[in-house]
Amino acid sequence: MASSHIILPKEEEEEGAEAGLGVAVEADHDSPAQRPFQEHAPGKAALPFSATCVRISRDSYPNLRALRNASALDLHDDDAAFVKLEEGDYGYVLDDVPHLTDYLHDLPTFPNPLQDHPAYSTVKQYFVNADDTVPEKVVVQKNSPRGVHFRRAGPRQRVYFESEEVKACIVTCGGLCPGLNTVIRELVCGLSHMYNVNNVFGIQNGYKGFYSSNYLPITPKSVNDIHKRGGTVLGTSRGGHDTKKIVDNIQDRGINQVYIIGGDGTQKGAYEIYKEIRRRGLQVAVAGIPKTIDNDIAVIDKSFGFDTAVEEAQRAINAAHVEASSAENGIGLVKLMGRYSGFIAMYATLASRDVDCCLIPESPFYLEGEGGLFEYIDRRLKENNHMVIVVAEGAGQDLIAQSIPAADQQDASGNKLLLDVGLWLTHKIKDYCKSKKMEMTIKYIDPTYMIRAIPSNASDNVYCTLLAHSAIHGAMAGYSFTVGMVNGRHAYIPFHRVTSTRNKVRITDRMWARLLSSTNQPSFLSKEDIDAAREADKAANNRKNGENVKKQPASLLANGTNGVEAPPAASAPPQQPATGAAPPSSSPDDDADDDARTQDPDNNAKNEAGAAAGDQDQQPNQEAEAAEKAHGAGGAVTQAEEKPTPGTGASWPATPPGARTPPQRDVAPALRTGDRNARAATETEPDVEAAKPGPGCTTPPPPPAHDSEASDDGRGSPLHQGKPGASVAAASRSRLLAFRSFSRDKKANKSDTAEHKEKGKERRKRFWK
Ligand SMILES: Nc1ncnc2c1ncn2[C@@H]1O[C@H](COP(=O)(O)OP(=O)(O)OP(=O)(O)O)[C@@H](O)[C@H]1O
Ligand SMILES: O=P(O)(O)OC[C@H]1O[C@](O)(CO)[C@@H](O)[C@@H]1O
Repeated sequence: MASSHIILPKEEEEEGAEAGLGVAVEADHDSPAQRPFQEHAPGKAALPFSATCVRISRDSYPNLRALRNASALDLHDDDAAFVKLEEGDYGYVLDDVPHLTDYLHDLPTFPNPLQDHPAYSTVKQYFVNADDTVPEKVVVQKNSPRGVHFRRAGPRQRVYFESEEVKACIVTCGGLCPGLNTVIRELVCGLSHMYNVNNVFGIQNGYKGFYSSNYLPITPKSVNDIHKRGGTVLGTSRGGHDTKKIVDNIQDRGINQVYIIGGDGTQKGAYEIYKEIRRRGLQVAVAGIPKTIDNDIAVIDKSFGFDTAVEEAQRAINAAHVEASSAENGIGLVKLMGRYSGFIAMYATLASRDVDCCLIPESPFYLEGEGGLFEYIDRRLKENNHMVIVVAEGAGQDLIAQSIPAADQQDASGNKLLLDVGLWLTHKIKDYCKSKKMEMTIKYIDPTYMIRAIPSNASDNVYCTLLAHSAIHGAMAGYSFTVGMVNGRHAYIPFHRVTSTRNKVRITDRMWARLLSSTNQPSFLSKEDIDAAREADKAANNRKNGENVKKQPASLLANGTNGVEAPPAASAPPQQPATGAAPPSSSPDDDADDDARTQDPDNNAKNEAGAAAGDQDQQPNQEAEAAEKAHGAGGAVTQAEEKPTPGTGASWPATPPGARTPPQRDVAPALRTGDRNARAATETEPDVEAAKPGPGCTTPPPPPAHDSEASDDGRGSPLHQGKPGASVAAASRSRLLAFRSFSRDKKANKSDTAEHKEKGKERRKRFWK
């Protein structure tokens, strides 16, 4: 059943109300429990879907009108299906992608605290609730001791603060990031132009500016041009967060809206301020606008400035490529930002196509031996005469620490200071080539601060504007929150949600698999990883099988399909690339034990935001989330994983004899290049039909184990040699699968203990409440 729809109104319905309007959003994402058209047109038959319905006036969309007319007049059934146009009681419906709720029927919804706010009337779900409003919101309090006038906020109350009573301030903290000035500008202009608020102050140089500097009055005029400049006109700093002093100053100066722009540290600080404000019962709204060039803030799809950073990184990569390709055995090495998360490096690599190897903190690597970086460099130089390496600043820190003993140093905020991986790697590569008597040239480029200091690009400018406006509307309505785009929708998120975890590249997800297949670099998994994975896999499968036998209803066991036993992992063959999508679980509780992410409120938060689950492919977070949801490790699964786990609510119908069998995907490119990642990526494209296992879903014989061919230094199998050939690809795949199920098993082991389960339950209860 489809659910994103465009409704073309019937002739008679179009006149009047719709006249002059291009597109009127009738209702946004919703759950099955809240069907907009049922509400709006009681008595009429309900639309047969949970819908995003957009009413479109005739004149604005002539092409759709043409479709509709064509359909109404003379389309045959087949053609009508092709254009996906249906006529219904409420007009013409253009069907497109299925909605998340078509798979997950039990998605809960939450009351919408701002449902009558004109800017947000289309959004149905929020993270924040009444607790996150400024206190006394519903109390009539005239002539209060502080001289502030409050009105009762009834159910239709849209704005909490009166324009003239608002005294807002803005602060920027942490490192620089493209877009800071745009957010400042849009906060000032938005407050003034949308709400006629003209009492706005800038706090200078971060948190400490609350108590150590004058507050600067800012006006739309004074910030008019600042978005064209990099950095922050207010100044920023690390350290200096003193909650008590900050709130004392907020209180003394009569500030009642605080806009705080900064990364995860800053948002933690904002949460402390918010808690103190609540403790003191102040009528002050605190709005966080998350900022980090590293894109490592949890829950949100993407942080502002990230796109700009990826784009600017291209210039450095390009330069590295030009230098490398103009020399004999030339190597270009580019260091990009990313303290704990390699998003910039990963996306810059994927965008560039000139990069041969990308190293990020989430994927440990090693230098020597089979499958190591040096071996890969040798090979690439032989093949191509030059290569480009991109390294995120947080990559390989453990390796550097082994060779350069350095005392742990921290910045003023307590963040660990990193050792320069770029410089270290440059020397290591030089030494290696020297020892091999190999002529080479290496050029190391560190564009990190150049990237951070530029103004935001067009798309980030728009994003900054939306974030700023979102923050203004929420604060004016009296809420305290962090703003952010979640699953493509602007959301208000409680502070603790974005600060309790950090967003990281998932190396078992499709995006990393895509990168590996794009660069063709080794995965740097060691033999120990694989051995451990095998052992864990064996244990996991034995345990699972035992449990399954206990839990399987007799009917399932009897039919021999869903109840099929999985062989232990050591001999477990990688399954044919039959699936890319797991069956949806019926309840969050059920999911949780299988998937650590669903146990984590931060990750659940995305679902809570209510999601158009469709095509979020480009979003770093979305990708990981979707893949993780679709299947723990992105789709290529072992038989053990493919079997529905009893008790999870996931039940796949057994395919009747003669029914469609899963299509065999084209794995030829992978086999040709010996690149397991190409296969993994190909196989992970979801195919709901193919996801249903049945009699047609058979298991090929297992590929031979390659451990015996492991090298002396323990660096694993022939996979590391990267030789083309089917056996290499098969072994690669086997290894990847083993590693994935190893990761999953680690999660499973975690969730095995009664205590952990209990904790999970508690957390879920709190979360769903
Ligand atoms: N746990 C915390 N509680 C209160 N304040 C904090 C906390 N962590 C950091 N801060 C404050 O937040 C500010 C910014 O923190 P930090 O330097 O870590 O940058 P950030 O916000 O994480 O941004 P970036 O992504 O650039 O590192 C500092 O003034 C710091 O004192
Ligand atoms: O040198 P600074 O200003 O402390 O900032 C460096 C850090 O800031 C960031 O740009 C953002 O956190 C990191 O990538 C980097 O490690």
